[in-house]
Amino acid sequence: MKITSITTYQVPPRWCFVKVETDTGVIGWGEPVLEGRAATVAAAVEELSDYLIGKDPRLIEDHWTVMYRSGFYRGGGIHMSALAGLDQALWDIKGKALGVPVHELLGGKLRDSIKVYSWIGGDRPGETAAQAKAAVERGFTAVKMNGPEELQFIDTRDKVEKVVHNVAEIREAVGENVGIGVDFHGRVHRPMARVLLKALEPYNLMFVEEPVLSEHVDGVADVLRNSSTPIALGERLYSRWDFKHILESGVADIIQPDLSHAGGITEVRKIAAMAETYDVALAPHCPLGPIALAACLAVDAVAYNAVIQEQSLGIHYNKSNDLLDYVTDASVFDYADGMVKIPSGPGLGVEINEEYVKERAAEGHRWRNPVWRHTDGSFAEW
Ligand SMILES: O=C(O)[C@@H](O)[C@H](O)[C@H](O)CO
Ligand SMILES: [Mg+2]
Repeated sequence: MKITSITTYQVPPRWCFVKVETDTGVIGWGEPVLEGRAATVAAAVEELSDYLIGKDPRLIEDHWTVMYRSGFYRGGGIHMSALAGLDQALWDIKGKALGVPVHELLGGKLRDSIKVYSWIGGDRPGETAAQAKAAVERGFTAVKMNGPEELQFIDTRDKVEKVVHNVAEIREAVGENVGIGVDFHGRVHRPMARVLLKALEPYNLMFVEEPVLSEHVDGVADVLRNSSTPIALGERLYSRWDFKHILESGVADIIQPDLSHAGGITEVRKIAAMAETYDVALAPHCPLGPIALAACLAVDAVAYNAVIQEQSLGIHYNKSNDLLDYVTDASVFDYADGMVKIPSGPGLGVEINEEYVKERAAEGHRWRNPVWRHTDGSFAEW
């Protein structure tokens, strides 16, 4: 079996798919993307293709190792996202060629389904309590929202009160048993992270995400460890080596590697195993498309510590396209009672609607992160 061609498709809303073809007719799909850098990742996929074309797609561990190590310069979001998408496609090919789901190849599933959460409120909190209620009515048992808007190193109490008020309203609307995740989105610096974590403690959050940027967690390690609120982070970490320090530091209760940013199934499975040895849970990050979600579910299926799955149904940036638009059979993601079933089809289990992918790729996208500013005119983290 040989890889004959590798093609990328940049599709709305802000995604990139890769199709890997073989001489046997078996095709694999992956999702190599870093939001806002889709074209750059596609270029990295093209560079890596020079090595992969002509190779046997089934030798995934060897290809991963060569693609990771042979470049001399390694790691980082662009390289690891390109590698991630290709890795997903290779697993998809192997599963399809053998007629079994990827989780079967990873040792067999240890769960049938996993809890999912719904995004509420978009990036700027508004009527989030009503949205939380609506999500619960649709069957979700957990929701996630963005926390504070732009927040300076030292900021005023009204900003804190606004977040607390918002969370209090949501808790009131959904009751004690619905999980509420609050994503600080790297917008918060050390002094205000302390203040906010303390102020939010009474609301028994499911987790606070990226309380500060991962590179700064050392500065608040004592606060994070002493807060009763679980701490989730990792969407901007790209490899085992990036996660190593976080796990050793003991600040994370839940890690959130992204199957499309952190080297794919091969790497995230290993990251999950590292986390298990620290008694740290896994909640793969996935505001992305159907292939990325399927890759997440393949790892969730076999990772004992997987606790909840992000998914992009209803996510606000996806106005121009939806998770299910690109698959031929939308029932592949079987949602019920706030859970999604682990897909059982061969490979990643999703059938991609290639004609539709081509149609939308012809249109493409130029999705970029918004640029926010503080009232003094300086840049504010989005
Ligand atoms: O947890 C999430 O899904 C968000 O932090 C997104 O990853 C971020 O807005 C970049 O797309
Ligand atoms: Mg996040």
